[in-house]
Amino acid sequence: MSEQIEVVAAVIRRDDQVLLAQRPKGKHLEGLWEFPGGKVESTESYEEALVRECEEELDITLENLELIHTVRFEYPEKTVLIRFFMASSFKGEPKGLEGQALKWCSIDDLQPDWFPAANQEVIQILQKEY
Ligand SMILES: Nc1nc2c([nH]c(=O)n2[C@H]2C[C@H](O)[C@@H](COP(=O)(O)OP(=O)(O)OP(=O)(O)O)O2)c(=O)[nH]1
Ligand SMILES: [Mg+2]
Repeated sequence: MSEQIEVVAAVIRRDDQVLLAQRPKGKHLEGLWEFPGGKVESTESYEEALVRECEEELDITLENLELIHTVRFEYPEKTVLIRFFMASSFKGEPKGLEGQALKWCSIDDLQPDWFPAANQEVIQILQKEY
């Protein structure tokens, strides 16, 4: 069995839109759109990891994090355990600091096939409940 990686991802909200980032070339799941985030380091809480990742990747500081969904998914390459948090406010203006494309999209317009397989449940939850 492959190792399980702990991941945190942020559904960053501004009015009725959420922020998506495109996974860079050469990375796992390249070209697909994701909720920004990354791997949790052993010394930090989930919230701390997510704030750090969004400072590193987007140059913003998240506020008001609320856990909305957890999923475990086995990709052929690796197994991920992803915790998705709703971030209902943030400081700063998002920039793709790692060269990744960004886009704002309303929740109703999110297309499931833009996202990795592990994101399918959270997309459904967002479209039903938010
Ligand atoms: N951030 C994020 N990762 C996701 C989502 N859906 C999904 O399957 N993943 C997977 C892709 C990766 O295998 C893993 C997250 O790792 P990552 O590549 O973002 O990690 P990281 O930012 O720490 O980057 P690195 O150190 O590997 O360069 O979770 C999602 O919505 N957001
Ligand atoms: Mg990342």
